This record gives sequence, C-alpha cells and structure tokens, in this order.
Amino acid sequence: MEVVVNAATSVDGKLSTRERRQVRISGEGDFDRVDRLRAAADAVLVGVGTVLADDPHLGVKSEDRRVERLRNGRPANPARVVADSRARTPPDATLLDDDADTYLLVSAAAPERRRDSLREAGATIVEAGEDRVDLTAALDELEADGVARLLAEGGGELIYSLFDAGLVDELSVFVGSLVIGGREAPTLVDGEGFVADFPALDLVDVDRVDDGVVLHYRPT
Ligand SMILES: NC(=O)c1ccc[n+]([C@@H]2O[C@H](COP(=O)([O-])OP(=O)(O)OC[C@H]3O[C@@H](n4cnc5c(N)ncnc54)[C@H](OP(=O)(O)O)[C@@H]3O)[C@@H](O)[C@H]2O)c1
Ligand SMILES: Nc1nc(=O)c(N)c(NC[C@H](O)[C@H](O)[C@H](O)COP(=O)(O)O)[nH]1
Repeated sequence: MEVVVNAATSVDGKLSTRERRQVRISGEGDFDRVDRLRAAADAVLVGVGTVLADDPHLGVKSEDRRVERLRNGRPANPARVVADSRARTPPDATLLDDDADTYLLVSAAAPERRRDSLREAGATIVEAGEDRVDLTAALDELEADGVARLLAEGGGELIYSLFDAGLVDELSVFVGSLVIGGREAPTLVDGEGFVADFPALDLVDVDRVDDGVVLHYRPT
C-alpha cells in the first residue's frame, strides 16, 4: 500500500488553533490539489480527533473527477477511514453518509454497543490493537480489502503514529502565509515526538500555490 500524507500548516507549523477549531489555511488552488489527491486515492484516513473537531466529509468535490473515477470502474468517492480506538465517532457524523464506504479502525477497547450503533450507521468495523489502533495491522486489512493507495489527512497525533510505524511513503505540506501560534495548538506531527532516529526526508519538489508553498517530501 502507498501511504500519502497531506496537510496544511501555518508558517509556524500549526494545523489549527489551540481550541482545535478548524482554520481554512489552504486557498482554492491548494484545496483543488487536495481534491486531486483524493480522486487518486482508494481511501482517505483521518484520526477521530479530526472527526470530532471538523466533522469532515472527505469526498471528491469535483464532479468531473468523480465521473472520471466511475468511467475507470472505481467508486465515485474514495472510502473514508477513521482511526478511532474506542469508537467515539458520532453515528450521525457526515463521513457516515451514503456518498462512500466508511471504515472505522478500532481497538479491542471499543465498546460493543458503540460498534453496533456505528455498524447500523453504515460503517465497516476493523479491529486491530489492544488499547490503541495498531495502524500497521489495520492498514494490512485495508490492503487485503483492495486499498492500494491511502491518503492520510491528519491530524498531528495520527501523522506522528504513521511516521513512528514507518508507514509514510510521501508527505506534502501546504504552508500558508499566516501565524496561528499557541503551545497547545496541534502541529503537523504531535504524539510523543522523536528524541533520536528522526525520520529523514528528501525534499523532492517545491510549488508556489495560492499565497503559500507546497513542500513535497519522500522518506530517504
Ligand atoms: N490543517 C490541516 O491540514 C488539518 C488536517 C487534519 C486535522 N486538522 C486539525 O487538527 C486537529 C485534530 O488533530 P489531532 O491531532 O487532535 O487528532 P487526530 O490526529 O485527527 O486524531 C487523534 C486521535 O486518533 C485516535 N487514534 C487511534 N489510533 C491512533 C494511533 N495509532 N495513533 C494516533 N492516534 C490514534 C486517538 O484517539 P483514540 O485513542 O480515542 O482512538 C487520537 O487521540 C483539529 O483541530 C483539526 O481541525 C488540521
Ligand atoms: N488541506 C487542508 N487545508 C486546510 O486549510 C485545512 N483546514 C485542512 N483540514 C483537513 C481536515 O481533514 C478537514 O477536516 C477536511 O479538509 C475537511 O474535508 P471536507 O471539506 O469536509 O471534505 N486541510
């Protein structure tokens, strides 16, 4: 499986505010680039923190791109995937609508009754890990289900775990020309953080988009 991570940060590396309120960092050009990434993916992954903060849809916005996917025998929209150890995703979350399949990656700690209500809401439950989702095992199950290209759109806790598990094949970051600040504000890579053996990246390309730049990396 090819795992592509994409996110947008402020100049100071923040994903959103200290209140975790969604900030529109990308402009039209960059959101269109993200839409292309979604259209090229079999599934789009976020952490439950992003679902609770943003209630995202994660579908392909461009009708032309959806038609193109259908013409190629693919579903109009990529599947949505949430890393959600305890099944905290609300059953009325937008990404549980009928526009695409939705997988919930849970751990053994996820209560049965929550799993049931999310299954009723249309989710496919994938269990991997005891207390927290084991991303390597969960992604293996998704791959067995036909997911060859996965786009991960954050947030910082999830992106840290993807790097920590050595699962990242590509990283693209839109850096917008604004400052968010705040020691509590989420950043591109949060989690425990690395104190040594820092994941090294090759800067393969830089593009000016909207009022910012897109940095394209591949792990060395
Ligand atoms: N600017 C952007 O591009 C962008 C993109 C995405 C999000 N955001 C912003 O970022 C914020 C959300 O980021 P976040 O870091 O708080 O949340 P997140 O990374 O979206 O979700 C983190 C949660 O995922 C669950 N999870 C399950 N398995 C995991 C694993 N193996 N590793 C890590 N997490 C796992 C954990 O909750 P459980 O243990 O309960 O499962 C964890 O608390 C929001 O403010 C959102 O607006 C911005
Ligand atoms: N590329 C990007 N630029 C931003 O300025 C921003 N705030 C996000 N945030 C990512 C987060 O995952 C959002 O929740 C989804 O971008 C919402 O996706 P929908 O439009 O609901 O499909 N992503």
